[in-house]
Amino acid sequence: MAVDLGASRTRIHLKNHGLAVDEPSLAAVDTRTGSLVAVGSVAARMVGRTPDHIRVARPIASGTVVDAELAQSMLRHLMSRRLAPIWRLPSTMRAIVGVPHDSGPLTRRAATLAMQGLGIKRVELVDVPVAAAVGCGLTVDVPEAAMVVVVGAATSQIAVLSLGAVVASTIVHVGGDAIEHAITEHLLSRHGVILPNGAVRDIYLRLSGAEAQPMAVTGKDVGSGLARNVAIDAGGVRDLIGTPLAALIDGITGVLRRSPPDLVVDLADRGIILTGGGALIPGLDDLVRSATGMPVHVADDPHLRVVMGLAKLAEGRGAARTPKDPEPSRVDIGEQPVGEPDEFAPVA
Ligand SMILES: Nc1ncnc2c1ncn2[C@@H]1O[C@H](COP(=O)(O)OP(=O)(O)OP(=O)(O)O)[C@@H](O)[C@H]1O
Repeated sequence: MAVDLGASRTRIHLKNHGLAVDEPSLAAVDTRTGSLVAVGSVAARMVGRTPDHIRVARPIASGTVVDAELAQSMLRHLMSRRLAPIWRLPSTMRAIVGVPHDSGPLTRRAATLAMQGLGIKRVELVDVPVAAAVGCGLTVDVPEAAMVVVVGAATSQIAVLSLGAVVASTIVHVGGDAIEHAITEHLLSRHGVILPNGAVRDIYLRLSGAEAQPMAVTGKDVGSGLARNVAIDAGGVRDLIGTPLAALIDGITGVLRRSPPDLVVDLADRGIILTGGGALIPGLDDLVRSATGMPVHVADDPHLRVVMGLAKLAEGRGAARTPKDPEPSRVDIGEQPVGEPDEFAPVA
């Protein structure tokens, strides 16, 4: 089992089954009873539409499990919803989970415990940039540079790799969410309109092509409280996202500055790969190209590269080493007993 626990989405790939789960990392909880009401896409539809006693929470932030109990319940329900026929995991099931490159022992333990809660005995942790590079088909276990920028929802992980390990890296707290926030703020301050949840994603999807026409978006007028249309165009969106993306560009140039000259010369030829859902932010590849002067490639289906890389590693089709671990990064939970998954009530 390969698991990408993202702030925005949770993705699980099962050997012989393919991508089994690709759902928002959300759990709706009834605050009066503490019970889980919904998870994943069902919980996402509730955002902004809940009564006071229902809270939609994100148990994962910046690739880190921040609420282990809720994360376990969410994973259990996502798995049961999508995998009912094979839910009783074999006791030999192994999970390989992506964690941020700089993660400390608490983050690593939390990811491990979330898997243990599903009844999985053996959990291996792999740095997200390494998984992304493997998922992009890069040959990472050779003495040549590869550079990946994994643009997630809350964070972006930037790394130069060689010999299967991270040589220089950083994490910046800018991702797709910061871009959505910039657009939302602009529409509020300039046009006095509050957008409904999810509307920003539609805006940049529809404005991403070079030929994109201006579009009308519908939000709530803060003055009248009524629905109102405002027009927005691609040029306006590109101008708005320049500021939050500056931190990402600084992160990329900083990592290049700290990389050895031989690797930087390799990269001038091999280029930089953008992955993660945020790699699709309109104009991001051009910005990186002009800031670095290097070739920049956006991976195909960039949001899936990490989980697909983890899946390849799980099947032994890649190498994942960190400078700290001469062996592939691994946390083995050892001899703790593996129980059957708990029984649970179905959710919405
Ligand atoms: N077509 C698109 N255009 C622009 N941005 C997109 C597009 N599709 C997804 N995104 C952005 O990608 C982000 C989600 O990417 P991804 O699924 O890789 O994140 P994640 O792994 O859940 O997050 P994190 O790495 O921060 O834990 C969202 O913020 C979303 O706005």
